Amino acid sequence: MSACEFESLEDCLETHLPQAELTEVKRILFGKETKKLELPACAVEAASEHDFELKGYRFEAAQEQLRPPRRIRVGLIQHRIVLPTDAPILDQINAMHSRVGEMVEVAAMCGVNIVCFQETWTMPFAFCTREKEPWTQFAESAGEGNTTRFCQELAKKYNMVVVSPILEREELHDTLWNTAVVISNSGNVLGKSRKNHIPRIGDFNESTYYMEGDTGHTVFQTQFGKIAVNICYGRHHPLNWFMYSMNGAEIIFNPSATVGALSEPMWPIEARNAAIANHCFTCAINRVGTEKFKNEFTSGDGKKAHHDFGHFYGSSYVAAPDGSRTPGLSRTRDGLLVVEMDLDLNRQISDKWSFKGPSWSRLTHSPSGTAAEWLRGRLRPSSPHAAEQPVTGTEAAHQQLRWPIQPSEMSPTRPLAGQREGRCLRRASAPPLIRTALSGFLTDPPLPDMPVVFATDRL
Ligand SMILES: NC(=O)NCCC(=O)O
Repeated sequence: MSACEFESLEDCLETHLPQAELTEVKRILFGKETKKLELPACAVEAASEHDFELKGYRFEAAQEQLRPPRRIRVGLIQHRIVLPTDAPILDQINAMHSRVGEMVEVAAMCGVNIVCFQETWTMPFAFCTREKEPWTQFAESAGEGNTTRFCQELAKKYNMVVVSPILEREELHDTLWNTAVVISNSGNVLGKSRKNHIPRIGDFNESTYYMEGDTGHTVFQTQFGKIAVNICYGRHHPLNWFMYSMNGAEIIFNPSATVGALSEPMWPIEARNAAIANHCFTCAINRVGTEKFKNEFTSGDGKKAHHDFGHFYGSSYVAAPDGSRTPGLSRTRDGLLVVEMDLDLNRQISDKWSFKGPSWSRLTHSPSGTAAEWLRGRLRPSSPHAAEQPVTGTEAAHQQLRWPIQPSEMSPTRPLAGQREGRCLRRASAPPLIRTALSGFLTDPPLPDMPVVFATDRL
C-alpha cells in the first residue's frame, strides 16, 4: 500500500486492535475520549451526496457556578484541488469556491459558528515550482478580492465567522503575502493575519514569493470567542503559539499545506502540544491529494527533477487544552470536521496546571530585576530591543503590564473595506516592557514598528 492510499491511523487501529486494547491505546494516544457529536441527517446525506467525509465530536467542560458554558462549534475544511493545475486560473478559483461553498452549506446545517479553510485554499500549492507565472495571478486583495467577497456572502448567509487563508496581493505596492482573512459573522472583514514564518525546506520554496508577515500576533474578537491564525510553518515555533495565546486567543487555527515525507510524524504532536502548553484549543487543517505541475522542478537538494510535491495527507484535527484531541479526518478524502467545544475549559485547565501564568509572571517579575535581563538570559541575548526597563515591584509591574490589552488602550486602525470596527495597539505605543517582550520573541533583528492587533467587531 502506498502512503497516499493509507486512509487513517485511527481507522487502522479500530480495524486491527481488540476492543479492550483499543480503549487503552486510544486513552494513551489521544487522551480523554472526545464524544461523537450527533449531526443532522440532512448534513450526513449532503456530505455523502457531495462525496466528502463528515465527522463530528465534542469536548466537554465542567459546569461552573458563576459562569455559563460557552459552547461553540468550529468547522475545519480540508480538500483537494478541483481542476488540474494547468486549467485557466479563474476556472480553478471558481471550482474551488463552488466545492468549498457546498461544504460550508453542510457546516451550516451542523450549526458551525466559525469555519476555517486550508492554507491558500483557492489555488494549488504551486510554490514548489519557483515559477512566478502563472501562480502569482492567484493572488487577491484581502479586503476586496473576489474570494473575500465570496466569503463575506457565506458569513452573512450562515451567520458564521469565516477564516479564509489566501495568497494576498497588497495592491498599493504589489506585495505578496500568505494571509488569513478573518470575516465576522456579520460579513465584515475583521482583519488579517499574515504568515510569519516562511519555509525554504524540501520543495516548500515559499521564500521565493513572500516575506515574513507584518501583522504581529493578531487576535480577533468574534461573537463566538477570541481567535487567532498561526499559518502552517508557524506551528513549528512554540513561541509563536505562545504569543497568540498571550494576546488572548482562545482558539488558534493552523491552516496548513504539508506532505507526508516531510512532516507527518510531527503533525499530531505540534498543534496538540500547543493546546496543552497554552491552555487553549488548536485546530490543525491540512489539504489532501497530490498536485501535479506541467514543468519539472528541483529544490537544490540533490533530488531528481519531479512534477509533484508528494502527498498532502489531510488528517485535520482539533486539540483541547486538557491534552485530548479528536480523531483526524481522512488522509485521502475531502472532509469537514465539526467540533463543539466549551471555551470554559481553557480557564479550568489553566487553573489546574497553570503553565501560562508562570511564564508571564516570570516575564513581569524577574528575580534579576528587569524583564529585559530575563529575556536576554532566556531568549535572544543580542536583541537590540532588549533595552533595560526596570520593574520596581509587583504593583508597578502590574500597572505597566495590564494584560490582555484593554479596549481603552487601543487606537483605531485604518479600516479595511467592509470592516466596521477595528482597533489596535501599535507596538510603538505599547508599554515598554511589552515592546521589549514582543521584540524579543518576534524577530532578531527586529522589524520596524509592528502592530500588535486586537481586532474586534460588534459583539
Ligand atoms: N506550507 C508550509 O509552510 N509548509 C511547510 C512544511 C511544513 O510546515 O510542514
